[in-house]
Amino acid sequence: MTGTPGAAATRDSETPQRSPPCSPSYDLTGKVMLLGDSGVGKTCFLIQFKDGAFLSGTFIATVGIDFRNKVVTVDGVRVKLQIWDTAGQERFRSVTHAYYRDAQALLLLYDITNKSSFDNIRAWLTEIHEYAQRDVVIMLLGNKADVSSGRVIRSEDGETLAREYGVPFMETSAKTGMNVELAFLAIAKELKHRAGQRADEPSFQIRDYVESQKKRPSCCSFL
Ligand SMILES: Nc1nc2c(ncn2[C@@H]2O[C@H](COP(=O)(O)OP(=O)(O)OP(=O)(O)O)[C@@H](O)[C@H]2O)c(=O)[nH]1
Repeated sequence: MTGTPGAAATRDSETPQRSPPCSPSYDLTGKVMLLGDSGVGKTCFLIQFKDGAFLSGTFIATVGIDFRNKVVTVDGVRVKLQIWDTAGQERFRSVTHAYYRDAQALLLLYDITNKSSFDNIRAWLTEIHEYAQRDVVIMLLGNKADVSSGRVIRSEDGETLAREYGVPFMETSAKTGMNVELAFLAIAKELKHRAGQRADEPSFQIRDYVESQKKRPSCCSFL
């Protein structure tokens, strides 16, 4: 984490060259938050990314907020992502609002089998605009895309909403891992780009990148 509220992702360029034992094993850091209604799969999404595992069984709602770190390498740059898993329940909202301000990226999840979690995305975006930095990176994710029967939100509906707000979109599955790593890699690439782009590098457009890389559910992206 950058540690400075409101700061952009930072490159650790100040680290003295002559103290290798203390040099960090990453080049820049960024704070990412997982947001969305309770039960959409935020904790499972984080665990799938961090450990490559899926927690099935009894649903235990997150209380308050928790975080995990993971370093990913994009284009030879090591990006330490500090990922904050927030509680989706309404009663924890005032706690999580306090963490929005120094986040560089927000992954906003809904559950493709739960209409109200999709309908609430607009309210989440209103909160984000109220509490987060103006240039925060936002990505909309329709989770549980592995579920073939019980889908109530079409992929096209997610795409339309994302287009309206000008944010990248993909469907994901914390269960199978579909597009989980891609979501974080796209964020890491964007943060790397913002931290300092070399003059010889082509500009990076996160929406184009996501569109070119994302996998679609192997079965039914229809109702
Ligand atoms: N089929 C399927 N089930 C999932 C997926 N992701 C999460 N689940 C299930 O959905 C339930 C809720 O998952 P959580 O990750 O705890 O949800 P959450 O968004 O963290 O919930 P809060 O902590 O209350 O905000 C659990 O029973 C999970 O096993 C997924 O991609 N596919």
